[in-house]
Amino acid sequence: MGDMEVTIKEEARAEIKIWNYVFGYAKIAAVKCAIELGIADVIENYGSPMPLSELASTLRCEPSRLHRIMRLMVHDRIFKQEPINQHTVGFSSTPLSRCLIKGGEKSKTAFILLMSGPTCLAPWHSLSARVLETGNNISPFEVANGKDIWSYAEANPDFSELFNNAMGCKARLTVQATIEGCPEVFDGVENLVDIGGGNATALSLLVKAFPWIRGINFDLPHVVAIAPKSDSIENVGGDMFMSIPNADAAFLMSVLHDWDDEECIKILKNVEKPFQKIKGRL
Ligand SMILES: C[S@@+](CC[C@H](N)C(=O)[O-])C[C@H]1O[C@@H](n2cnc3c(N)ncnc32)[C@H](O)[C@@H]1O
Repeated sequence: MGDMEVTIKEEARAEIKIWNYVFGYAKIAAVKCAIELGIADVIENYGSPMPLSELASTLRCEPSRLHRIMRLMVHDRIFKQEPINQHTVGFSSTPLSRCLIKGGEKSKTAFILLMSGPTCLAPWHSLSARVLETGNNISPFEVANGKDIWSYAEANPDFSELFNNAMGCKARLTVQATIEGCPEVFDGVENLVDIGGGNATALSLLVKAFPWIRGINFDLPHVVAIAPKSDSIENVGGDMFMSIPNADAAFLMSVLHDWDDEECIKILKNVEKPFQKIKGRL
């Protein structure tokens, strides 16, 4: 291939890519719309390819508008289009659309709604200002929303619930992999504290897989106040920078990345304190 041909191909690729940037938000907007309308739930429950007319009447949507959204999602392989008869096609589920079913095993709806909602999107709008700034350590979230994320969650219960559910989506995936990949780390552990355990999704899976464990779900008071209650898990509210409940082992998932090095050292020293007495495992 000559230099000229390479340049033409690169320019064509650049042209395609730039339009993806221009309209990149449309895909996430369609997915958000699908979650809010419950499109994946309705199609999954229908059990066979669902015609547009039925989908529109079940969702009480204007069919031509719904059709435009569905076309985008079929193009993105979120839903499949399959023949029902010679004249009609219908929409079917895929593994991807099952991630958009509310409350499903593989559901990622809470995470998508969290990240595509105005509170989490706002900081991204001032990314360039953040890059230009020097000497200001206030997080972009706080600049955009007026409070750090944990205080914001405390003051906004709906955001807090969505955040905890979003973390649950991720925890279901990663904790299952931990249970399957390294069950031996839980041998002999009678009580386990999950530091920053949110709504206790991780602990619920762990105590189910290793029923000899008693769990302590430790998080900020407003978080544990609404965490589900269970016989094998105690919810304890507190501040990990002050002290952490005693246990033979501590579980810390997706927590340290939120803090700078000095703060992480403080948390880990607080984890270490009760362990010095009982030779624990982190
Ligand atoms: C990113 S989430 C991770 C949740 C959970 N570990 C998971 O991976 O799904 C961080 C958690 O740390 C909690 N957290 C923040 N500051 C805390 C503090 N000072 N003491 C205890 N928990 C705190 C938050 O409320 C939140 O539930």
